[in-house]
Amino acid sequence: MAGQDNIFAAPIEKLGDFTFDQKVAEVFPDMIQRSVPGYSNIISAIGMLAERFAKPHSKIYDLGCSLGAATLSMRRSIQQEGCEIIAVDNSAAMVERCRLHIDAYRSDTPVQVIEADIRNIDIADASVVVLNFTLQFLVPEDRQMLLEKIYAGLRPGGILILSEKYIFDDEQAHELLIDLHHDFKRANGYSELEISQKRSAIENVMRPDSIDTHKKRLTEIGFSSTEVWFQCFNFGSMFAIK
Ligand SMILES: Nc1ncnc2c1ncn2[C@@H]1O[C@H](C[S@+](CC[C@H]([NH3+])C(=O)[O-])CC(=O)[O-])[C@@H](O)[C@H]1O
Ligand SMILES: O=C(O)C(=O)Cc1ccccc1
Repeated sequence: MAGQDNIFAAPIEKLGDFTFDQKVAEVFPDMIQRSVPGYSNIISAIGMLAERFAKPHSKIYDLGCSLGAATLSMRRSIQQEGCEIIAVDNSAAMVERCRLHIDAYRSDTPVQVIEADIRNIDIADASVVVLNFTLQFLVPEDRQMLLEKIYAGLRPGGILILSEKYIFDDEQAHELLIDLHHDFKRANGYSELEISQKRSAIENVMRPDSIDTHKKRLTEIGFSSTEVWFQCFNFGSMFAIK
């Protein structure tokens, strides 16, 4: 059963790097909902965008799918026939639970859940690609290459949906948006200790870019229309159309 996230509630003596292990997978819906401002809105809007952009007999990719929230939202919304959703995550615990979530509902759109590193999979004939809070976990050097592979695998007119935590060049703005995010977490029941231990645990594994860095990289790769369609504090989502 999915539970409440209290992973960082007690003091942890040797705080290691954050990983997507079984303990995290078990509480993930609660953790992401209470930690990422706008998460549910983004999940719904991914469904709306997929409904518009999914083309008949094309592939739809959900990269870093965790428990498949974006996949389920897209599968519910897609009207086109012959689409296939390919959901990929390299955490065995996430993939195992993702398959249970997907199998709990039936639909005409098939879903393949693959346990793999998104840097090693083929992407081809795609009309929609989703990176919902995943790119930020790749080492910065690998981000460009993954986005190039996505661009090459998209059909013309296809869409990439890229949600991320952001950093901001203006120091005052940056600090304020981080503080507001911490207020959001406090309002959702996280203690100061939970907030600070989680912050230390993700410090080395999650290195956000600025909105400007994202836009420049996407434009340089060749995407034509790149825009932020949602932002709440230091979290947001962009689309990039080929
Ligand atoms: N190289 C990689 N290859 C495959 N998977 C990876 C890799 N690196 C990280 N992951 C996976 O990316 C996911 C990131 S969570 C995505 C939420 C989801 N999209 C959602 O819409 O609920 C975001 C967060 O927790 O902030 C985890 O499941 C990792 O195992
Ligand atoms: O919790 C945080 O502070 C975050 O930045 C978001 C997050 C959510 C889930 C896993 C890792 C990071």
